[in-house]
Amino acid sequence: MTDLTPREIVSELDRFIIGQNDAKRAVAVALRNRWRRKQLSDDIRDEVYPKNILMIGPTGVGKTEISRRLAKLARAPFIKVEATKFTEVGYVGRDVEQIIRDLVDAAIIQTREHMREDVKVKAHAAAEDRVIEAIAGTDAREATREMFRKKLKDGLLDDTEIELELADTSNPLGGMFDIPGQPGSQMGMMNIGDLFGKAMGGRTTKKRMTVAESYEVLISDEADKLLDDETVNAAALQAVEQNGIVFLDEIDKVCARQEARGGDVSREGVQRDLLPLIEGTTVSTKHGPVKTDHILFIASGAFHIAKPSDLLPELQGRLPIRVELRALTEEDFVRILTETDNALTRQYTALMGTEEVVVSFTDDGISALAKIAADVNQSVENIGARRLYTVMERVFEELSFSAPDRSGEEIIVNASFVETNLGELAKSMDVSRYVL
Ligand SMILES: Nc1ncnc2c1ncn2[C@@H]1O[C@H](COP(=O)(O)OP(=O)(O)OP(=O)(O)O)[C@@H](O)[C@H]1O
Repeated sequence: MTDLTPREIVSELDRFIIGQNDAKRAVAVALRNRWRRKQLSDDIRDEVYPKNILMIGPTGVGKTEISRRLAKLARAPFIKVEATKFTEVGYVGRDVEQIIRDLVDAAIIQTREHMREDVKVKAHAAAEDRVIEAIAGTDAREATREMFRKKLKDGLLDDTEIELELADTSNPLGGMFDIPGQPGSQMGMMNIGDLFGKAMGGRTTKKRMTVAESYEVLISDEADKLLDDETVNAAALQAVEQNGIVFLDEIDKVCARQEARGGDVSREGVQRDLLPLIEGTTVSTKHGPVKTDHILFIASGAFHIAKPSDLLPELQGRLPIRVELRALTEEDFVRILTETDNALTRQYTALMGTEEVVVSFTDDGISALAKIAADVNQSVENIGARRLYTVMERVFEELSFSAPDRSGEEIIVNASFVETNLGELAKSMDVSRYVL
């Protein structure tokens, strides 16, 4: 839970997403409303339901990214699912409650991570003791232990090899129950790991490694000891009920209008199935029942053919906040390449930096990349900012391959570099259809 104000939330989102202010404001308010709800007295708190959001906009313009970043900011359990997944052959009437079960699974992993962070200091101390024990032996005198502790802190023992006894988490069945393409959890099968977890309970395994390597391993081993499954699961269920966010993509594809004949029934069926989840119901999961009343749903779709008004009226009512996201322009691409914290230009510079190749971008290089991405989007298919990934990958293809032989070099990505590496390709629509 975060106590950031809507303005602060938007400015955090601004670090990663260019434009799309309406959508940012809507999700910021939704998050703030959760905080507001928490401040209320018990009797009124349960009456306040989240106002779910419908994001309307073409592919690749930031719908998922905004929602995912919001969840990260709020440390909220998050899951993205495609509504159409529930209409595939063989999946008609598929259990939409699985969405909540998958959300719980994601929340358990996330909660464990967060709690691990919280117990890290304790775990760190315990890990130190174990390393000293491994070096000095269990019956070492206090003075000896202190001497090693000091050496350890000074990093003098980093290369010393030790043998450690660790909890064995490997699956003794070697994945023989895995069914390709159909993870157990989705089939509602019992998790094999859980089934045999108890049997594996006390198993340990011996491993040799250096002190430096052992630290990370030991800290996570110790942290796990401090966190029992029940505590983690209870906290995760609570997080799902109070803070969970479900991102329902392609909601427009389950409207009757989308398909003239056949299919309609099952498509509308999906909407009917989804309704109770959004209205609030209790889903049973293997970790306990989950009330969905306060989970935030963000539905999204391009709505090129079907319109929001083609959704079931009840569903429309449950998605009262509508925001439109606009298609991205060449200027947006320039900003995405330069202004965001995770900009691709920064990523490629960092990656090449590991090979001692110094990459820098000039303004005309950035403009050329943005222009090509916008042109290909227009001539082939508009896939939004995703086009930047394919364009960048192609521009860097040669350098990515040869970088280890070029350490010490400086590469300036200017217009002519971009032109040399993909100018010809981008000019041919047939070719760019396949490679960009
Ligand atoms: N406005 C934006 N600013 C910065 N990056 C963006 C923006 N829009 C999209 N991106 C980047 O493009 C990629 C795809 O965006 P995203 O997943 O949000 O698409 P989407 O709108 O949810 O589309 P779809 O409905 O097809 O999933 C992401 O990696 C994201 O970082």
